[in-house]
Amino acid sequence: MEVSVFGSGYVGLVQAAVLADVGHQVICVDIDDRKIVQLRQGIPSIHEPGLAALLEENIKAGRLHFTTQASDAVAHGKVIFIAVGTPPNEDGSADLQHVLSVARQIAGMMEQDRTLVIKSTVPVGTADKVRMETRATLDARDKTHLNAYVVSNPEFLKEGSAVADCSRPDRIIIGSQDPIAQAQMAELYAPFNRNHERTTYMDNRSAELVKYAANAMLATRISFMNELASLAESLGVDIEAVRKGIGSDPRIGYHFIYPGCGFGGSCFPKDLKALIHTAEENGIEPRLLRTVTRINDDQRQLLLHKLKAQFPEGLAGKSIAVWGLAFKPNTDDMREAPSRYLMEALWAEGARVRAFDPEAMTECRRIYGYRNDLELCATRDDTLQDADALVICTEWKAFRVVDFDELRKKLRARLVIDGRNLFNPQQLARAGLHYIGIGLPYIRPSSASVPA
Ligand SMILES: NC(=O)C1=CN([C@@H]2O[C@H](COP(=O)(O)OP(=O)(O)OC[C@H]3O[C@@H](n4cnc5c(N)ncnc54)[C@H](O)[C@@H]3O)[C@@H](O)[C@H]2O)C=CC1
Ligand SMILES: O=C(O)[C@H]1O[C@H](OP(=O)(O)OP(=O)(O)OC[C@H]2O[C@@H](n3ccc(=O)[nH]c3=O)[C@H](O)[C@@H]2O)[C@H](O)[C@@H](O)[C@@H]1O
Repeated sequence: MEVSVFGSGYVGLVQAAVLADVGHQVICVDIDDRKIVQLRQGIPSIHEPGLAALLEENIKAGRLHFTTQASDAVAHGKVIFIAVGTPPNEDGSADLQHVLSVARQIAGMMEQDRTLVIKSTVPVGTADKVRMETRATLDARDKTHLNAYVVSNPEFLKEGSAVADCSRPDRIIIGSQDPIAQAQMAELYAPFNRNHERTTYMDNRSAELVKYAANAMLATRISFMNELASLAESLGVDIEAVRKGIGSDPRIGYHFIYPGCGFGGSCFPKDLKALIHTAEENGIEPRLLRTVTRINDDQRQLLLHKLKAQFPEGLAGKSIAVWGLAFKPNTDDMREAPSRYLMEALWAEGARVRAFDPEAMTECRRIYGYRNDLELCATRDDTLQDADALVICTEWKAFRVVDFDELRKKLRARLVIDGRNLFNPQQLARAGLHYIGIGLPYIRPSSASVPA
């Protein structure tokens, strides 16, 4: 099928590549010329495992094209995805200007019926707005005979496993009550439904709410565990044992119950804000959602508080090693990353940061530029040079195997603060390190391994 995708970010680019890979003819359009020039050469604009190979293969096979010309995309795609950003407005509501402007652009150019598929995360009622705006634009062009069908098809991929998630979706939500659009979507997604039917059809508004409900539920689980971690810590209980204990109940499951230094990324914080705004607008007091957000706001300050508690003299002049800058492993995305809250707070306290991340160094430089209190180190272990303490913000695999004796020798305060509970507290205590996790019992370092 001929498909076009507006927006070649995390969602649009991965969706375009995955659809091309199953045999569709895809044109991806973006307003960012630099991105398009790079993508035409098969160079991904983001770090996602498996994406480079998928781009190369499908560009070579002639199934995947990139352009800045919206008119080419509108002429090509019978089905046109809208996968542009929906960032928060000041009041927390989702900014729909990019979605609506793409919809108007399509209606302003189309010469045949088109199906507009909203992939972006948008509040309930957006499909109705898109339908009204496209109809008005078509009517103003005297194209009253043309139809712009509007489908709500939210995306559930996770960054860091976007290609895998998009290639093998656990569900496909189609919000549309139009039989023509439904049939097109069934044909488009048929290759993803070979083993069993993954598609659920519903109305647009329900599909729009499914997306926010899913993200809010996942965020709630994390805030619940973070609150419980604080309680466990004050009781001297190990939250990791509690996590395993509850996760084994299939009604609870192991996913999304990892306590940590707060959830980040471009979506959970933004989507919670938007859902809170929708609730308020409709006279519903979003008590739970507000609490989920408040717990997360506090959680993002926790690493700093734990660090300050260990240095009663203050953090001014201290050198802190930071492992992990991306908001989660396997991505270079630092939007709302816990590392940013930590580093900015450390700088405000007069501390210096020596940081390393396997993928997000360029992104970190882009955000913070060159500054005296930030050293981006070539390797994980270089960060430890002249450092007082180590703080871990992201659970990259490359951080899991560590020579604890080396850590003790290098870190002046022999202190490791772990925002992801990567290690066994007993092992670090035996190695003579002060190890402070999230909801883990503190075990005094064994005196045998601590130099006099
Ligand atoms: N990042 C993620 O993991 C997920 C994001 N989403 C949702 O998908 C949407 C897009 O998110 P991302 O891909 O992360 O955003 P992004 O910021 O990475 O990409 C958006 C792209 O749209 C382009 N764009 C803006 N206006 C345009 C226009 N008029 N024509 C063509 N291109 C245009 C931008 O240049 C940019 O490349 C958001 O609503 C987000 O909430 C949904 C699921 C997962
Ligand atoms: O709407 C979106 O954009 C996407 O948002 C999330 O995906 P993403 O933000 O890419 O990554 P997650 O794996 O969900 O992690 C989000 C944050 O939660 C944190 N997290 C996750 C899981 C957990 O148990 N504990 C925890 O603290 C992660 O460290 C990270 O900071 C959802 O998982 C996706 O289904 C959704 O499509």
